[in-house]
Amino acid sequence: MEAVDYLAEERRKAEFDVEEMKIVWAGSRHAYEISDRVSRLVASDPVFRKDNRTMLSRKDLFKDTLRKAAHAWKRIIELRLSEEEAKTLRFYVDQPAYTDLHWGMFIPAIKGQGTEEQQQKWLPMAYKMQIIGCYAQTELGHGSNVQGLETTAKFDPQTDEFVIHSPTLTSSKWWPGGLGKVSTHAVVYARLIIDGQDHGVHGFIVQLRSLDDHSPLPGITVGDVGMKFGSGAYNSMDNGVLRFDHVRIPRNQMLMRVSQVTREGKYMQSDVPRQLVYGTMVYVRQTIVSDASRALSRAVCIATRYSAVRRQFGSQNGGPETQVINYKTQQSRLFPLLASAYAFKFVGEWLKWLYADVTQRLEANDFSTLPEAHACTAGLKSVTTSATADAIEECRKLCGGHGYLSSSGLPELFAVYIPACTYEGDNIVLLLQVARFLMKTVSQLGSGKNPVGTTAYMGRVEHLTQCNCEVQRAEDWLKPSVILEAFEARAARMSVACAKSLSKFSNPEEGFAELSADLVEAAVAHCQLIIVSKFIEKLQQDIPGKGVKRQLETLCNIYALYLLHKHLGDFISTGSISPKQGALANEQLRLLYSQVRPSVIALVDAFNYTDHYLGSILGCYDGNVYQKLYDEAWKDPLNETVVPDGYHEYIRPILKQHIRNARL
Ligand SMILES: CCCCCCCCCC/C=C\CCCCC/C=C/C(=O)SCCNC(=O)CCNC(=O)[C@H](O)C(C)(C)COP(=O)(O)OP(=O)(O)OC[C@H]1O[C@@H](n2cnc3c(N)ncnc32)[C@H](O)[C@@H]1OP(=O)(O)O
Ligand SMILES: Cc1cc2nc3c(=O)[nH]c(=O)nc-3n(C[C@H](O)[C@H](O)[C@H](O)COP(=O)(O)OP(=O)(O)OC[C@H]3O[C@@H](n4cnc5c(N)ncnc54)[C@H](O)[C@@H]3O)c2cc1C
Repeated sequence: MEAVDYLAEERRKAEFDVEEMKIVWAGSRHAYEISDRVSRLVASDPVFRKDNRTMLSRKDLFKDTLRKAAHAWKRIIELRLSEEEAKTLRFYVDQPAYTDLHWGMFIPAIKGQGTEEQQQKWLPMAYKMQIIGCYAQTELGHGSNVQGLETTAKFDPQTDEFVIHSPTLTSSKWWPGGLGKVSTHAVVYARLIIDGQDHGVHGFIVQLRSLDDHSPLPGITVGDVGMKFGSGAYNSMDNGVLRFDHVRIPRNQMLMRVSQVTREGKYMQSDVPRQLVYGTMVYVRQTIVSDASRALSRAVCIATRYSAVRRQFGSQNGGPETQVINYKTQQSRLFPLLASAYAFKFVGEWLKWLYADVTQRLEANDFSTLPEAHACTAGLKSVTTSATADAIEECRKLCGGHGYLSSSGLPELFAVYIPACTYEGDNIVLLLQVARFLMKTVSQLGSGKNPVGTTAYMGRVEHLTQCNCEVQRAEDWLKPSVILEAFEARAARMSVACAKSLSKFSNPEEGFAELSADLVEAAVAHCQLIIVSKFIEKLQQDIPGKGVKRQLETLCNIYALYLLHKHLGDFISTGSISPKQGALANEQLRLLYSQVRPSVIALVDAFNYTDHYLGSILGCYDGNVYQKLYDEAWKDPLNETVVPDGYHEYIRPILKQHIRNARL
């Protein structure tokens, strides 16, 4: 059999309706149709070509990005694309650009923190891209500690203006995407100072560049922070540095939904909690969870297809060697990642719902669910991005040597993805926020206030800290109620143990710092419980299509039992399960790998990714890996000449010297 036939053969083995699974993956038939149409549109447009991206110099890459962003905008207008279609187009163009920050943070910041009047003034210009904005919060000296930002906005009652200033080197804005070379405006986070009194960090709309010739306005120093990790990758983005030298803006450019400054210089706070100043981050963290499932599914698609094509060892009587996907070690590394991609997809859908719900409530001045929305977005952003970053690297290793080639698509995907563990909040810092939320929840148990939402299980803490797992045989691990209870017991016991240890400290903040590593583990356990429970909830829905639900059940079980196996120490040390039950879970996991094996190629086909989007020879749909690798090698600039440039200067003299020495 030729390499090109391997995937066709695999596709014949699928035990479910792939077309129906595509709809489940996309979220709805409507979303599927948009995704399918827009992905083809992008793939067939030569401007969106990206196969040469890692070879470009920084300047050329940046210009290519500007060209793509302008072309995308032109197509959005010409084709009158809806917001959903435009976002899908951005996704398939697959090149980080200033537009991400304009649409993804600048506009949401004005929508979330601006008054009606401010929204009416700024949003129409932003929607038409007559102004381009970024989100300038982080500084050279402070990122995680937002309250530690140093940029100042002093109110000048004489002129009814704020004076924006960078008082120190460390107060220079540093990192904002789109700032370096493109943005005309920014939402700048600065300390509000009125009459010498510091009112903390607030957002201000500041114009940075002239709308006529793009030069920086007086008092503004702005540029790019320089090359980042990897070739291609996030270097298409102009992450910037910015300093202010007493730049004046009108008073009405402070975002005033949360608090206001009057003409007389009086500081007033609305009823809305001050944490709404952080609202844009909550919004973006929510989108990052869905992005994790996309990046992960892309890496998994590449590694799965290649693992079915690649053969090593095991030839019998001159027959074909074994497909590496049939090695149990390959399966135990790859299939949990496939299951994780589906798990993150469904928890991302749920988080989107949660975010829509909290937004609606905020509009009606109901702030009760904000702490949970913050904890869920922070925790799930952290857990899914860390897992995805690790998984992309694992997929590279699963592809052996060829995974290290740029043309596998995996090195660039890794390089572009890993900052997600840092931006929008360092993952550890965010998990500590979840831990604070959990400790608060535990401390309120028994006060008559029943925990709700994702912490509702804590309401059964007495049962969960005492219950015994009922598993006696491997197949008992297939019961959703058994899985859920084990995850709930682990999470509840870890949180309660932390709370007990904390209570021994006279100074709670000192205790929190001392126990922070354990607290992070408790937060991870809680977040993993959310992901598992949302997968199980998804399976309670009516899911049409032959065999579709069954495959998803298998994937859900794989995901849960893989986590259980990986964190066996937690489950056993908390007494949530016994060592014997841990061994039975592993036995069941092996059976599940065999069960899902015939369908794995179809399960990655269900992502419906074009070859253009995948950008990987190893992951191409037809599986013609070897021919394409061979052809691609000859396209490398080094192969433009047979004898390399530099031969006469640097190789020949050494060879000659060697010959001379040999003669001596
Ligand atoms: C052309 C076609 C169209 C194209 C369309 C394109 C669309 C593309 C879409 C793409 C979208 C985005 C692209 C992503 C690119 C990423 C770019 C990256 C951007 C950034 O990184 S921006 C900077 C992000 N920075 C951070 O995340 C900083 C992290 N730090 C913090 O968030 C906080 O400082 C903190 C939470 C760590 C601590 O804050 P602090 O004030 O000290 O608070 P505490 O004292 O700990 O807590 C006080 C109480 O407040 C609660 N809290 C904290 N944060 C929040 C929050 N966000 N919401 C609600 N509540 C919050 C906290 O829990 C405490 O509560 P308590 O008092 O205990 O009850
Ligand atoms: C590619 C990229 C794009 C970005 N885009 C933007 C943007 O558009 N706009 C913007 O404003 N910012 C942006 N940022 C900045 C980003 O949000 C910050 O880098 C991020 O929030 C982390 O903050 P930091 O750099 O201060 O890390 P630090 O907080 O300095 O982290 C360093 C280390 O200290 C640890 N640490 C810090 N605090 C604690 C603590 N309390 N307890 C335990 N450990 C701790 C962290 O875990 C980490 O290991 C971007 C960053 C990157 C990399």
